[in-house]
Amino acid sequence: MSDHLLKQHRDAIDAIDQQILALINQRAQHARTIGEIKGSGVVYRPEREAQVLTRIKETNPGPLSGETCARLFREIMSACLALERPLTIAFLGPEGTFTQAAAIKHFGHAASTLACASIDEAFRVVEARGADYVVAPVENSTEGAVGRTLDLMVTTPLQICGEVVLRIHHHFLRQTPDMLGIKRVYSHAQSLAQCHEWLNKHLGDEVERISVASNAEGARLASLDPSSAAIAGDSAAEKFSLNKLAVNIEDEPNNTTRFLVLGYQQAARSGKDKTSLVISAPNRPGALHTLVEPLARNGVSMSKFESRPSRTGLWEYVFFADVDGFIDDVPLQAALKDLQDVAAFVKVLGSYPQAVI
Ligand SMILES: O=C(O)C(=O)C[C@]1(C(=O)O)C=C[C@@H](O)C=C1
Repeated sequence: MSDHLLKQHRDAIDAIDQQILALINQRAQHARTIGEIKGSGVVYRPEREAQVLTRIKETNPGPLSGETCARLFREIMSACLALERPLTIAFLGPEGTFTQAAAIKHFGHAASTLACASIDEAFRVVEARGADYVVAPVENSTEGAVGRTLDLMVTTPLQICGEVVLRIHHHFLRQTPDMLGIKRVYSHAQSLAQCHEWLNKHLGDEVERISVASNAEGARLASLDPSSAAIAGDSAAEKFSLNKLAVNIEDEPNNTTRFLVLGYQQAARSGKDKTSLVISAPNRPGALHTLVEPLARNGVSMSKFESRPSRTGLWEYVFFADVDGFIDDVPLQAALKDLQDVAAFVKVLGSYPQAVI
């Protein structure tokens, strides 16, 4: 390529960058003014963010993909929101967990993340207003529900105001760049389970599989000991400077985890919303049918139904349902009214925009 042609394109890029810079700052100025209008009210508006990202994806002319553009705008909005008021997001630590990656995917890099020792602790911090929102894993496509998050949602005063769906890629990590002399492999129990076929194929029986509190903790332990390895994701690999001896070792190629965002906030309608409920019925034959029937009769479609032993002892089981639509939709209101007549307990956990990116 001629130097002349290269320079022409670079000059064009320089000029465009200056325009982008000016426009981003104009946008930020509007966000700052919106922040002043909101005053001391909540600044984070999940429904508006979902609408912005959806519009970007739908109107993107390319050649960049819609997903890529949405991620760029995710960061622009994150920076604009931080001008209004910076947010703090509690998550199950330590640094480098998939939950932290989900928090950053949802709120962008301008939000601060606060590592907590347990999911309980992350909820508690937000309940006590020590952080603005909590991001907690709720289900994995391979391993199923995260029981602790479900249990906490029954009693928390927080509401679900968003969801994040994250593709989970596990890597086999080690201090040394080879597979020799491995005595143990550390990871979270769910990650060990999600990679068990790969582990069976590539490691002998003598290699101990040790479950620890998080993948990031496993990576930290492996970084301290040359005879250990870990299974964890990209951010933990980077944080603890480990070699990736094998990448994407999860047995299920579409391994995804869904996370919920909770805070003292009811999201407004975005146009593409979900509502989560927890319901319970007295323990008698046909009880389950009693709970599902009002939803079906009122034409409310359900995307998830999950049972969980009740921890209060009042009922045998509680059921978690995700349904399409926003809380004040007429069919959903009718279904809830009917449910209240037959269920022993109904709690609306929140209406929130469906994940966009
Ligand atoms: O529209 C708003 O309410 C804004 O504060 C602006 C903005 C944005 O940057 O577009 C920023 C933060 C909100 O969460 C939603 C959108």
